[in-house]
Amino acid sequence: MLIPQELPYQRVLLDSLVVAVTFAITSFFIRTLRIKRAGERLPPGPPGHWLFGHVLPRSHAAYHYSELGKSYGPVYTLRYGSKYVCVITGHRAANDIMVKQSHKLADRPRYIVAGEILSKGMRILATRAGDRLRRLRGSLHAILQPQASIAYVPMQMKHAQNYVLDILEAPEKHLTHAKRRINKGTARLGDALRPGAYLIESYPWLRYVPGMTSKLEMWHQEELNLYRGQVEAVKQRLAKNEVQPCFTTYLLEHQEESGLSDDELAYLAGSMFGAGSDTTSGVLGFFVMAAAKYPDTQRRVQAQLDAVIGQDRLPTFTDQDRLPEVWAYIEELFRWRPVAPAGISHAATEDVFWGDYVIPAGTEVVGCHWAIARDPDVFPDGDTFNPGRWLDDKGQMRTDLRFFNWGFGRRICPGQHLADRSLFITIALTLWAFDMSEDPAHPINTMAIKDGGLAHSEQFAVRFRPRVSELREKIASYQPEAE
Ligand code: HEM
Repeated sequence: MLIPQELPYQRVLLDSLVVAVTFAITSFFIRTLRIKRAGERLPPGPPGHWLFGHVLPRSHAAYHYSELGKSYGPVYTLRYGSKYVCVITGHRAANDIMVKQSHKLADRPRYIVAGEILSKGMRILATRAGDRLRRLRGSLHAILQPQASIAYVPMQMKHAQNYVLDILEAPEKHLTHAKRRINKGTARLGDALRPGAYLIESYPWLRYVPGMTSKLEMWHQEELNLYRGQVEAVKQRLAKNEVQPCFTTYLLEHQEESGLSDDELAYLAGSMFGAGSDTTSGVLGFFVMAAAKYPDTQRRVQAQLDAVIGQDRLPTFTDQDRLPEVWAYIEELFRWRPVAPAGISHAATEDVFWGDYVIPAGTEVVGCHWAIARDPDVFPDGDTFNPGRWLDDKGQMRTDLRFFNWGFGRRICPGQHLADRSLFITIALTLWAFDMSEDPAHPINTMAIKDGGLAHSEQFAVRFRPRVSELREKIASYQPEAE
């Protein structure tokens, strides 16, 4: 009988090394080939490094995407490591791809940082298409659909009144008044959602390197504790009958039928604050900026407010159909300074076709709002704030013009009705209450926009002059009622 000779230790080591190197070289070539082949059918983009692809812009990705659109057309492709990202900068292309083929683009890309580590899969914005997304969106729909939004009328009116009163008290803090609270989590999330923001997204094995994700894990725990604490506080007040109906009370009362776990519910309720407040407060900052910088546009809305409402009573939600100038102002704010300038990525679940090109299933696709809002074929003179572009010759809102402020298809913003109403009442009331003007000693730089997933202006000075007699008394004494 033959007894196998025991291999010397060095031999085993050498053989293992050869196997490992061969494996690494083969996977490297297969990967490079795969990257190359997938890229062949995609719309072309700027040249990048043969292995690492493109470099993430240091700041303001939206401007960078827009500039590239001028050279590479309305749809082009970037690559971060082995991940392709198709960027849409043209209005028509956005409609052809994101709207007409939206059923193929309901997914989000795999977000290792934003989705798996920071949110443990519970944040709706980063949730992949599937059952959990259906449950989360279903719960939100019940609370945020247009009919349900009416329940928030008294609260929204009260907030709008407080905004005006706060400005009367401390006009220099107008940006702070618009912000109900600062959400660290939203800023971290916005950062992590940028294509190519974290190396882990392109090289997932990096997450297993010790210490690589410890800060991210800590951020998640911090956020989860905050959200759990908020739900606990609502539960306690609910038990004592001390709480008004809100998102959280609805979710708690319907938890069994929605099938949400305690932490999913806490995340859904908690992240709604960020989704809602950080977005609308950004718009209000740009609203004040536009009003001061473009006084003629301000006067035009005020003329309609005076004609429809006069100065003896406050504008309310019941006036909304008679104030198209206010709606046009809001629509132009969305276009002029989009809330999510670089857009939020979707992922293709099937091949998407655009002209002779194919965007293969699995590719990340992002509509850059900043660029689409400046497509000269649809929005000529796009850098100018001009609400009149949204009105027809009868002064009514045009039905043939559209901007994709709320995003696209099956991932469209579920909070749009609530946000629209909040902005309507706050903007109508503020334009009714004040003349806003630029301080010649401190000119406003309209391009002073903070870098981040959601647009916010840098600090700027504005003069507020009450245009209604006894403004404080009128605002403070009004008692909002449900519609
Ligand atoms: C001016 C205000 C707002 C703007 C401009 C805005 C815009 C957006 C955009 C562009 C998206 C991404 C859509 C896409 O992927 O195509 C989005 C998603 C979302 N928004 Fe808003 N939003 C606003 C306010 C709100 C409010 C008030 C809420 C809730 C209270 C909300 C909740 C959400 C949620 C949950 C998502 C994720 C949807 C999903 O991934 O399926 N948003 N929003």
